[in-house]
Amino acid sequence: MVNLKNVTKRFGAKTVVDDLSLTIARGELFGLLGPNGAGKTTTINIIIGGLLPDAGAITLQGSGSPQDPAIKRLIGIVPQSLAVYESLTAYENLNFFGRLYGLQGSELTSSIQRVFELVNLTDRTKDRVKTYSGGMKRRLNIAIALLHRPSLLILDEPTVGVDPQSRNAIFDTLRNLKAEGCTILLTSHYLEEAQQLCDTVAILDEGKLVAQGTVEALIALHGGQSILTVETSKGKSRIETHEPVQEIVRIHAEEPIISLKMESPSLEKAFLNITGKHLRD
Ligand SMILES: Nc1ncnc2c1ncn2[C@@H]1O[C@H](COP(=O)(O)OP(=O)(O)OP(=O)(O)O)[C@@H](O)[C@H]1O
Repeated sequence: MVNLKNVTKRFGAKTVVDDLSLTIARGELFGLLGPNGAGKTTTINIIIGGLLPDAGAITLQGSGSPQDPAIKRLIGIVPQSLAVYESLTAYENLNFFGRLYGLQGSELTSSIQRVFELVNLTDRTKDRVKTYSGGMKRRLNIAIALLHRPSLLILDEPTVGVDPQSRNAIFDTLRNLKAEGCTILLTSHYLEEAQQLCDTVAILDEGKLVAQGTVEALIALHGGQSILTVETSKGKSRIETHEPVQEIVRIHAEEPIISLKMESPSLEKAFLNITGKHLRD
């Protein structure tokens, strides 16, 4: 669906995307991950044709160019900053943006109904957007991007500043869209969220691709061992193991366990092991 080959982008003397190659398969939920300033938004802007790379090539849908209007129509974009009219109701917002997409009549009405259901806002359609929480505004922004039924949805940091309830609603929306066959690309610096949601991830650091693969494979390769903190009558001990269940059974057979904490291998640990850095807000 999306193919980047040796893409480089510089701003002045600074190389912001550095020889980046990646492939996003049709129907995949793909996470482009990395700390602030890693080059995620710049990469998205290149994919949607808003920026031209200094080197390399991007193709969409086989051999399509991001500059081609027919290709652009396949893409829905949810930018990092909200683009909704606060003084209008949610319905009026969708009605306005739907017309911009060229929808009208029953097609527009059914699209509006469909996207309200997808983002789970059907009970608040008549409320002015200024009465919405930040998370609800973000969901409305997603609804707008879905009006024209894109086959590729791109979301830039969709859960930043979002309350947990809206975050879960956004996750449900993305899972439902994926089940319908939509390809989804999202950026995030929340590795825990990406671990829950994504099939495949690419990790960027200072514009360079430092790892790419399925979440399971990256965790298995780089996520480290499980860490057990076990308390028995003999005291507390910290154990690193690839076989936590067997280890717990073994300890318990020797000495009853009073308390137990287990830290599983994670994408966060994989990032730390690959880059030597913690990824924090
Ligand atoms: N138009 C521009 N001109 C100059 N520098 C830019 C421009 N756009 C981005 N940058 C710089 O490029 C680097 C990468 O920015 P980018 O927004 O792509 O990163 P990001 O990974 O999306 O970060 P964030 O999570 O903060 O949005 C940053 O150092 C940023 O300051």
